[in-house]
Amino acid sequence: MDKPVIVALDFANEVECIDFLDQFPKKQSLFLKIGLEMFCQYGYPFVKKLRERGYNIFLDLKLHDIPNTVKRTCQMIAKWDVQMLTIHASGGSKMIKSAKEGLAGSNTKLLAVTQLTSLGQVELTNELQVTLRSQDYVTRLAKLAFTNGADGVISSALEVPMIKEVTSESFLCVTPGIRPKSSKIGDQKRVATPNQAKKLGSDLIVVGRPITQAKDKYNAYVKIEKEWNK
Ligand SMILES: O=C(O)c1cc(=O)[nH]c(=O)n1[C@@H]1O[C@H](COP(=O)(O)O)[C@@H](O)[C@H]1O
Repeated sequence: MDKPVIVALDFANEVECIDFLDQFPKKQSLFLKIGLEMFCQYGYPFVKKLRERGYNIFLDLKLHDIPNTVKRTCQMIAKWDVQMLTIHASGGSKMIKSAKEGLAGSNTKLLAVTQLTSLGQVELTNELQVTLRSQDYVTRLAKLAFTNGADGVISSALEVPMIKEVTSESFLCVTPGIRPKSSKIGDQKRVATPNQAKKLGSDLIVVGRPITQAKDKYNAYVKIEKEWNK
């Protein structure tokens, strides 16, 4: 079976977003990522609306707070019937465990963001003063997420083989920073094409602007989906 391409719904408002979704055939099953931009404007009613339309939802809130706050927030989100939720792995072992506890009883997969794909080695070393090599930092955070109960991580596709090696083959690697050959890289740093992501073993890819800012958005989606599943 074909693996879905998760589309990042990073739109200025709901009208633009619904207009985008209406460009797809009615029966098209879609896996959609609701991020901070849309969630801050429309909150849970928007999530509910898209679930009722039958879409799978990846709720990308990148939670990063003290364990108690994260647990209580996850307890709320557990009732929303979303497929995936993000936290930051750098919140630490207790926060990761608390998030998982908060989601208990739901089918929501917990994914921990390792190093944002918009950060390269230069930012890691000079700004965050992390002395590790980027790939070691990513695998370290992935291990932390794995040992504390997360279902998977968010990383660049470039790190997937190393992450699977230190965790498990079944530990989910969801990879944004996807750029087909002709696309603009924008603010991303650690990027891969859909085909590279496939070869590197990504479980799911997340694509935003190469689809949402394309002239023919549906066609851009179809092309990426074909390359990803080829
Ligand atoms: O958690 C994420 O989804 C995420 C993590 C990360 O490290 N990098 C990253 O780009 N993302 C998200 O993935 C999407 C990528 O969008 P494009 O760069 O437009 O394809 C955005 O919605 C980001 O918020």
